[in-house]
Amino acid sequence: MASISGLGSSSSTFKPDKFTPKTPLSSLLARDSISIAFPNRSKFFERCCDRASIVPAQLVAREIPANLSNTNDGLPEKKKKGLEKDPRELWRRYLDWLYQHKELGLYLDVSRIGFTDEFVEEMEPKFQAALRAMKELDEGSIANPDEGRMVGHYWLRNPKLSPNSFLRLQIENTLEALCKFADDVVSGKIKPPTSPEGHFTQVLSVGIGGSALGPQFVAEALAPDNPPLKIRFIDNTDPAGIDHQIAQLGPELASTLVIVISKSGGTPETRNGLLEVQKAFREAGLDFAKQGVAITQENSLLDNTARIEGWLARFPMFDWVGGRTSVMSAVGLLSAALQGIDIKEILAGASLMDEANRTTMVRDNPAALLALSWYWASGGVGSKDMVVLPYKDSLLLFSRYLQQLVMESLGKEFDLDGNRVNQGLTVYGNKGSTDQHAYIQQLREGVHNFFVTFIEVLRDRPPGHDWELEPGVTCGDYLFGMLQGTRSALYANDRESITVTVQEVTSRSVGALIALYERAVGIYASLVNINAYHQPGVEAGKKAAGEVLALQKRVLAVLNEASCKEPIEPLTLNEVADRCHAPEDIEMIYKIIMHMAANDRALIAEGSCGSPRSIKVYIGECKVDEILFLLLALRAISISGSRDVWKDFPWICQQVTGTSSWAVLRYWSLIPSQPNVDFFRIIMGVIELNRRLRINLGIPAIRHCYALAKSSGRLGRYFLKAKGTDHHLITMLASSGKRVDDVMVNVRGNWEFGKGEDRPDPIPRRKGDPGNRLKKIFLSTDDVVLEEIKSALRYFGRSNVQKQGRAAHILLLYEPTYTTFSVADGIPIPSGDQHLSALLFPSFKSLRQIGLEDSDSGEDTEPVVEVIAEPTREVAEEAEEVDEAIRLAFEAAGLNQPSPSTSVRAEFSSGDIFYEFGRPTR
Ligand SMILES: O=P(O)(O)OC[C@H]1O[C@](O)(CO)[C@@H](O)[C@@H]1O
Repeated sequence: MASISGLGSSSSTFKPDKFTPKTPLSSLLARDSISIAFPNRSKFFERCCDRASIVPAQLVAREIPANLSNTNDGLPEKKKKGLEKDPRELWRRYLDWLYQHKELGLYLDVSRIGFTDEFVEEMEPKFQAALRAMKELDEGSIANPDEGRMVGHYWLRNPKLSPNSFLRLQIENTLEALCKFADDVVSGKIKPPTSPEGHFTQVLSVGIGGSALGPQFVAEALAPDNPPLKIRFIDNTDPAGIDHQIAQLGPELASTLVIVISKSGGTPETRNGLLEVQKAFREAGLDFAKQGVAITQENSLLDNTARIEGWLARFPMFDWVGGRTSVMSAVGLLSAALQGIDIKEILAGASLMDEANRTTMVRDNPAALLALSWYWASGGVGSKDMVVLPYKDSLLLFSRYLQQLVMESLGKEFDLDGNRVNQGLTVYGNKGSTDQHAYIQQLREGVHNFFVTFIEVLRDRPPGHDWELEPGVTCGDYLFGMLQGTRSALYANDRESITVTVQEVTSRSVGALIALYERAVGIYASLVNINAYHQPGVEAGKKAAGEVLALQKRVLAVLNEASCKEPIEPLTLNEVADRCHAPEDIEMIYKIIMHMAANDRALIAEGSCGSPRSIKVYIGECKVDEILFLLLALRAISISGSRDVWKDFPWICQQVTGTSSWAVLRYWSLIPSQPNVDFFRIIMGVIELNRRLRINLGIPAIRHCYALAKSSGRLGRYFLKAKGTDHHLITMLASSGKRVDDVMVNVRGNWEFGKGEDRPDPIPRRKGDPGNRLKKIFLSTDDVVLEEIKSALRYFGRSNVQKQGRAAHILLLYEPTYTTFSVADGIPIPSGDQHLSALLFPSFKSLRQIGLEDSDSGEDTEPVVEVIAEPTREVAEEAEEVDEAIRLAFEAAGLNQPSPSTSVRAEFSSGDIFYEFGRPTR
């Protein structure tokens, strides 16, 4: 057994080279000095096999349910033989197929996968094609055709392989910059802002999927017991989970570096995590920007936010690195470096493994061997699941990491030729030996729908720390015994397995493991002819989630309207569904209502939850004043553009929306250029849309129709008065020195004209309806909609208010929703998922269903007022700043059109706006 003991070291006395596949095993055995007497069946084998399991594999196969049996696994019947059980032959097979990477000290044993020589031979051409495809990918081909992208995660660990020097420099410079940043943080050169003497002590990493799993795995596997900075993760939009992480940080929030990771920069869960963390910072009186780090694609929403808000640092994610293979970019490396993990060793391990995976001899190529095993075990159609069992606590998250890497890459509906193939490979697992007390029972004896991957770590403890807890046996020996025992016992019962063995869990071996599986996934994807680098299915789920939220807004609008009647009109679920024009969505509406009712959302559901038909719902709180307040706040922003107001604005919106986020109509980006009637037209249009369509676009809880009218006096005054209260507001329209028409907001519904001394005389009676201009019937394709948005944007920046109004109205049709903004230095920054189409399509269904008729010719319609103001120098300077903010907001939204300009902005002060309310106090 001398050769076996040598397995534990990289300078192994075991010489697998001798057993290369090129040499016939029989002749090797004949001349090799190893001479071990094999009984026909080893004692150990006997022990593992109960009587039932000794039956030939063919018989076992008959017991497998038809849909899981080998006859369904995509392999022709002739290729199947039972698993080798003769110990001598098995040993030969082991030696024959064992792969060793000497420098890495990594072994791959696929002998317990039952592929035959004929199978390997038949697969050879496919493998050669797959390996060629991988070579082309390495050289910069568009390996992700759907997205027209290169796939370059392999260049990250060997930048010299990048297809051009620009990419090489990008990689090298980023690595250098992140190393320097991490060094400066760890050494205390970069300090937490509130503690000039102190150090950052914690990292809070916000991200999801590939923007979380890699950093999590690396931290769990490699972080020292006392890292320079400890790490926590927010990887979901679960409020309780987020609260828990923030609570655990406690006062250490002040010394927490928050790393926000999102390749796209617009993933909702990550956006929510960021907003929640920013709120915690505000509440603690901390300045988030000074502790925030963004890792994202250049010019993404997150990138622009971080840039404009002046976050502490920003690192790029590259277009050609996918989320699930991004762990060796700044995504995984920055947090690793901050924890004191040797990131250069991770890269070195991966690079060495990549090199091995480039060989065109399948037997010598570990990734190809894995792909071969997967193909055989799952029939090339995913008929068996991959159970990953690392026998080492620190590798616990490897199975979770692989789950995304493998399933998001291989789980595809169509192949590259457009055939429906529904490919995939299911991955699950936890860790051994813990799982022996959970699900190994089923693996051994139950449904045979899996193969296992054991991850074995030879070194139990650092040298000099081990001890024998019973004579001749250490704790680690037990772990070893459990692994080997399980492997044998499963095999004896015809359960196939792969074993990957590493010496120790080190940066190098972790890098190698990741690289091994990344490449195996790529090769396997080529074998089954699918694109491993896109994820169209996930997008569908995201879109569906957006539709649920859009439906929730409509439900709220309907309930709000009914609940503001006197007396309140509680609605049954059927009534809510009918009024939402969504009878087919009644179950979803029920769930929405139950969720809101359970969360103190002012929504009261009477009846029994278990009996949905009995439920009647209403909203217990009206928000009339808030709407009014919002209108005024928005107007204040639009016409003053003053820094003070920017600062107040989030606060105001927070009050208005009743949510913790800062909300404002997206049209805000138009508003500074439309300080007058058109601004109100926008607001009115939104309200009108809500009223007509019974949806809730933009301003939560709107339930009244406001109409816009104008008077012809010299001074314009706005009158708004809530029925049953004495409040009424008067604001002034700026006098431009030229012609200023009186403008008035005429309020219908529960509102009436203000009466009293301040009322201008005469109050116009004619009412314009901003909704009249909404005459588009929605068309059916996304492209058409986006074209319309573009054409609307062409009207921006025109000094002719009417044209701006036209733009506003076109946009109203397509993007009638609000977004979140944060404010830095008086500049509002969009901080949500702002992509036009993402915002648009949740509402699309309902708008299209209903359509909007042309009511342009309505007699009541007033022509738009034209206000041309000559800006003072001060205003002009301010206007430039605001213009820049708007331009950036547009850029962030991915709109390359000219942004609106402030050139026609009139002067106005926020003091005027809050004439009656007084300034809000925080
Ligand atoms: O890094 P992002 O763009 O926030 O995406 C996070 C994750 O979401 C996905 O796109 C799937 O939804 C993953 O591929 C990705 O890892």
